[in-house]
Amino acid sequence: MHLSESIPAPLQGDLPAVSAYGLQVVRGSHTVLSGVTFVVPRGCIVGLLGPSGCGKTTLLRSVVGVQQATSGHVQVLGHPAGAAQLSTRVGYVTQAPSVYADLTVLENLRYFAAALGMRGWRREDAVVRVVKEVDLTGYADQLVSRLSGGQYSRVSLAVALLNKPDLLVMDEPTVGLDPMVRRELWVVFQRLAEEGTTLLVSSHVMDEADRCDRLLLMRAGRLLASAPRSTVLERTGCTGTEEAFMHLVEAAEAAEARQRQQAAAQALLPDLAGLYGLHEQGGEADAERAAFSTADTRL
Ligand SMILES: Nc1ncnc2c1ncn2[C@@H]1O[C@H](COP(=O)(O)OP(=O)(O)OP(=O)(O)O)[C@@H](O)[C@H]1O
Repeated sequence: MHLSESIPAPLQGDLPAVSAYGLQVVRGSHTVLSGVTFVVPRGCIVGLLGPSGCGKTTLLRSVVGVQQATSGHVQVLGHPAGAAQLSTRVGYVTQAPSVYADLTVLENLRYFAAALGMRGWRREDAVVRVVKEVDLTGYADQLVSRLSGGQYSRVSLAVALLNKPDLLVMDEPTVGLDPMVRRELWVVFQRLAEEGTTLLVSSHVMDEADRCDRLLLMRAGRLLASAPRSTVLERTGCTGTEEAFMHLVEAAEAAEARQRQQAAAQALLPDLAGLYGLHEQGGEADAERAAFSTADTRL
């Protein structure tokens, strides 16, 4: 069972924030993503949820353009993922801390703003704006090493907001934070979405899905669902996202078991055909094999 809405043809001027088609990523000998297809409409919060190791980071890296796809493609705001035109339009908050603990909040922000090419009043305006956006005004002169986990996360978020990105991609931004702090961060995310930013947020905490407009539910490198949260609940007949996820996992496992059984049954046919000397190539042999198979079933 896979819940996926039909992908609408993008209207002129109404391009989705992200559209991925048939994305496959192989790292080493491991197929990390397979057949991943989805659309993220503009201005919504999309939760990418799934267990640890299912491929969330790899998917986000593909959207940001730092992970090369083996096949398929990802378009972001109308451009191929990673295109130069997107460098100021996509913000990425990685899982690993990306700010300097021995600098203050303001020093960090000024440093990253300068690295983005901002100078003078433009840089100061951006720094003041993002400090307000992440509710860190009272902590601007604090060393980052003295901040709490939630405040630390907000500094990383503030860096990603310096360019006023249209799309903000966040990799487990609330991991390791207590429920109260997580709730406060989600207030910031919701405010950003209300102001028009599209948010793609990964998490393995299912209750965070309740705060998202749309869900990408992932398991073992494949999407189980790509739809509005309400549709996921409605189509699975579940009342909560965790229950819906489990329902989809069970349906996927049942489908895989059926496929394995069919494949095992198919694999038997050539052996039986060999046994009866029915290995000739071509339509006649195939027809005979089919007849044999039918006869065998009747027995
Ligand atoms: N460089 C690599 N070479 C081979 N396999 C890799 C590489 N990097 C990651 N993987 C594998 O790809 C799979 C998906 O990793 P990924 O980090 O995308 O998962 P995740 O869902 O983000 O996990 P987590 O929630 O723990 O961060 C994992 O099984 C991981 O071991």
